[in-house]
Amino acid sequence: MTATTFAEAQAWIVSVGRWLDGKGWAPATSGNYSARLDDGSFAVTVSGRHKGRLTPDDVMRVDAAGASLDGKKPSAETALHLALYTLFPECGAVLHSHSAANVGLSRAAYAGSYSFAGHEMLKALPGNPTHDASVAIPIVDNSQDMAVIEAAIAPRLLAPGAAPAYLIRGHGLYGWGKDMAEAERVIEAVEWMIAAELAERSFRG
Ligand SMILES: CSC[C@@H](O)[C@@H](O)C(=O)COP(=O)(O)O
Ligand SMILES: [Zn+2]
Repeated sequence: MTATTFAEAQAWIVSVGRWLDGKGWAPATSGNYSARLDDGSFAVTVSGRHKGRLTPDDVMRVDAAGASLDGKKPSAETALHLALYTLFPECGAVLHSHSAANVGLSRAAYAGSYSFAGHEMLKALPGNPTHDASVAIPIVDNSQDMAVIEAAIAPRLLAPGAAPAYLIRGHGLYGWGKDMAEAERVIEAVEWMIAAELAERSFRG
């Protein structure tokens, strides 16, 4: 875990929103981002803001139960972020992207997971030293009840060798890391492998 101050987290989150929006992975007001703070609370994006146009005021603090510490309204998906911090004490940052490609993959006819095999990009995932591997990203059904999503995904994330990412069907991708840089790398690597698999399918016809 890399603890951080609220001011540092505000700066990181504003910057990550611009980066993800620039990639086309945060359309409309989609996506949400968070970081674990050194006082045991969490920085998270305010609900409903355009993530490519965040200012530091659009990043707020919640306690470990998700209660607002500054009167602002936290992301509707705050509970999913907090579940990851609880499951993984070393987790320092969580990101959520809404790319067309990740939504398309999760809506296609894949069952409970999608496996990436043989990609050099697998080495961007923590603890993965080789392309010669197959990494399954779990897919869970969407719900407006975060407790339902959390209950479906938590046991799968605790499986040995599980990747620090999962897809919510028709919705988006969650990825996390020990700090914001690692979380960015996970999201970028998974989004890139989805795009590469799509490109491969179009070449093969
Ligand atoms: C049309 S925006 C998608 C939202 O419903 C949600 O999935 C999302 O990612 C952003 O919600 P937010 O409450 O701003 O964190
Ligand atoms: Zn979302």
